[in-house]
Amino acid sequence: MNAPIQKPMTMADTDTAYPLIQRMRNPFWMAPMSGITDLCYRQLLDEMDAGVLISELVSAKGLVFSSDRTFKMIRVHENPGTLVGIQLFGEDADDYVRVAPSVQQQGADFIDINLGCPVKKVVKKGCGAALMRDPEKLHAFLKHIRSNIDLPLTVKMRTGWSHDELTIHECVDAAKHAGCQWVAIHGRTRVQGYGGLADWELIADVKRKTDIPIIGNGDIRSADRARTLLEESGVDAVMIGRGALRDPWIFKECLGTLGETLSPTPLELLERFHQLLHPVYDTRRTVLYLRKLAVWMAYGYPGAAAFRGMMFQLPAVKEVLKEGAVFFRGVAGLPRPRFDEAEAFMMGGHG
Ligand SMILES: Cc1cc2nc3c(=O)[nH]c(=O)nc-3n(C[C@H](O)[C@H](O)[C@H](O)COP(=O)(O)O)c2cc1C
Repeated sequence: MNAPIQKPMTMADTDTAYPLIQRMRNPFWMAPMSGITDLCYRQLLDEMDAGVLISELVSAKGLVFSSDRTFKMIRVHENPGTLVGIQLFGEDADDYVRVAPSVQQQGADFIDINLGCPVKKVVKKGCGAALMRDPEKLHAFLKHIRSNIDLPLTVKMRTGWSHDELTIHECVDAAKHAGCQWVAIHGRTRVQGYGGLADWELIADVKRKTDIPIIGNGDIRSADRARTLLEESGVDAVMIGRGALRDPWIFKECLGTLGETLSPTPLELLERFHQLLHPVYDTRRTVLYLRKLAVWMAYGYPGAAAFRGMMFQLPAVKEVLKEGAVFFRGVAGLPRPRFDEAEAFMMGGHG
């Protein structure tokens, strides 16, 4: 890659070169999650003060072929309180260029490219984490997209293909010189999948060696850990995925705005989620998404396993809300469940 020789950047240069990050609401972001961070969940998390919101991964090819289902995935809710990005994946740079105007028309603030997906079906086509194996090719790929779209471009990647192929420094450089606005790093390799722990030392090292904004991600399960990692690693923001599913209050707690009791309550959150889902999905999907949220929020409370078993038998919204009310009223006085970062929970995903 022909990186231009540069003089060291001052703080003012950095602000001019990376204006998008200046517009984040706060540095505690929701991570993109397929099947989860859809239009409705993003709005819910917007109301829970997540710093930046990113869609689940969406196929650029699917958008080119105008699949109705894929198009629905790029909708943006009205009057978002912060930046909303649409995450795309695909091996053909021209597909991104073709679909960028549609993404922009929906009201997205940026396009994020998934360079972290470890799933076989995705990497086999040369997308996701496979793009990290050749930083020069990655640079050309990103540069082509960057030069041909109007929306700001960001990327989310892993630390490399494997421990023997830790290409993160080169890939961050490629993203920087291609004109990306930030790089989010899930601190694991593709080969690692979701095993072991995210390497925050490496994320901190990347941050020290570059001036492009770096977002750290991996294994954050508590507000304390989020704040500590933000400070100690020096990253510009942290991204929380699985931890926020069981604890949607984590963003407010990170910001110091959560009081002694959970506000909104789990039941209020469930009801609000229903309000958001109802106009968007059919009953089957609405019930599915509601049950998932109920079960995540119940995790760690006594009786959660039985509640989960029961929830997945319930066919109707009314019953899900009614049983949710019974469960969450029953545990309302109990201490909030806490989780540690090594605990296995949802050990698979697209990034
Ligand atoms: C169910 C699931 C779906 C995911 N889908 C995506 C996705 O669509 N795009 C992406 O970049 N990362 C995806 N990821 C990865 C997360 O964004 C995040 O990088 C990873 O879960 C590590 O962060 P965490 O420990 O805070 O969950 C997914 C993860 C899970 C568990």
